[in-house]
Amino acid sequence: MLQSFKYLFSCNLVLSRSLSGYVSRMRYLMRLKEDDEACREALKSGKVLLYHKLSPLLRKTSSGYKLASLKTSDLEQILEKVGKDKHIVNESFLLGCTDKDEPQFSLDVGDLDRSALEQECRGMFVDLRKAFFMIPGPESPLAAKGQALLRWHQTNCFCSATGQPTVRNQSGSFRVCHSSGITYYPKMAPVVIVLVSDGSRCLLARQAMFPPGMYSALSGFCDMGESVEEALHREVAEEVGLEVENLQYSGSQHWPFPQSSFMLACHATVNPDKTQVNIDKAELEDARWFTYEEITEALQNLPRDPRREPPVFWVPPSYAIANQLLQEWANHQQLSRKLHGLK
Ligand SMILES: NC(=O)c1ccc[n+]([C@@H]2O[C@H](COP(=O)([O-])OP(=O)(O)OC[C@H]3O[C@@H](n4cnc5c(N)ncnc54)[C@H](O)[C@@H]3O)[C@@H](O)[C@H]2O)c1
Ligand SMILES: [Mg+2]
Repeated sequence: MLQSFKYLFSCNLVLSRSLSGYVSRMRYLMRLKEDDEACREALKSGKVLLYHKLSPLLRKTSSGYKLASLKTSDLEQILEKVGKDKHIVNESFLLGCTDKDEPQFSLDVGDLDRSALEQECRGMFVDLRKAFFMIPGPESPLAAKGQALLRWHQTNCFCSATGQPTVRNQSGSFRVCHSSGITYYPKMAPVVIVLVSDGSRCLLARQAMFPPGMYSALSGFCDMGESVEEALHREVAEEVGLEVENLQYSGSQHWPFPQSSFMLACHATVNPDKTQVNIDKAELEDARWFTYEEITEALQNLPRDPRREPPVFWVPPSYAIANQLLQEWANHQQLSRKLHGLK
């Protein structure tokens, strides 16, 4: 009894310590967003993710590629070496804070010579879609956020009401037009994504613009005034001519493409007697039902090296929520196969 009480007590201590660490980090970030001076000060001791025309800088390590995170002081030296004023570091945007309380920022240096920078930084700038297949999963949301924030600032330099320049705050959490008084905050467009199953197979589709062989779950932007459920029913009807039922929420994620989407992911089923797809060829190049075996193989054979030929059929990387939907579906299939005595 005493033993279990001691165990519970120590668990609670660990929990309260980690909770208070999280809370103080969030409060610190909140202050940096609002207080320009504090944010400038934090940048001095922070880390910066560098982008070149929105491609993040990666470094090769003994365990594979990683997102490069440069100390502000090191970055200032690198900038001087490539002939740029070190003060452009102050144009960085606040991204977050590591669990060691180091503030993190992003900066795009697309106007500087790419190969000179790569040499000085001992890394390479990689297209973000490719980087998602190369960097460790936990680094992907940060790489995505860094790019999304940079892109939003690059495309929101003018007020849509007055045409006058907008001015950022130090952290980059908003831009303001001093002429109209309008404050602009970074935006995401809501998108539904759904993995449709007929009980034993799941439906994946590809757009002509996807890389060859890649298939993903059905997705689409929400229309103004629509609920998630309405958008989901409409998108599946429009794209493949099917009516879905049994919607089950799976999760959400920020997706940096094309201009920051907020992905809301669900599972859904169709009547196994009504699986004939009728593809909207304006939207999709192909849509097909895939078996459990095809999906598990694709999940195990994700392309890792962009220079290598991808498999004939492959699915989005582990960071993409489409991948999460496929993993969940495969796990569910595996369980029901076990229950039915199948392999
Ligand atoms: N993270 C993931 O796992 C994952 C998987 C699939 C798709 N996605 C993302 O979902 C997004 C939407 O999917 P989709 O292409 O099938 O959408 P979609 O089926 O709605 O078709 C795209 C078209 O919708 C129109 N549109 C309407 N509102 C728009 C808006 N706010 N921004 C841009 N276009 C808009 C445009 O004409 C565009 O060509 C894509 O950008 C894609 O990157 C993410
Ligand atoms: Mg679509």
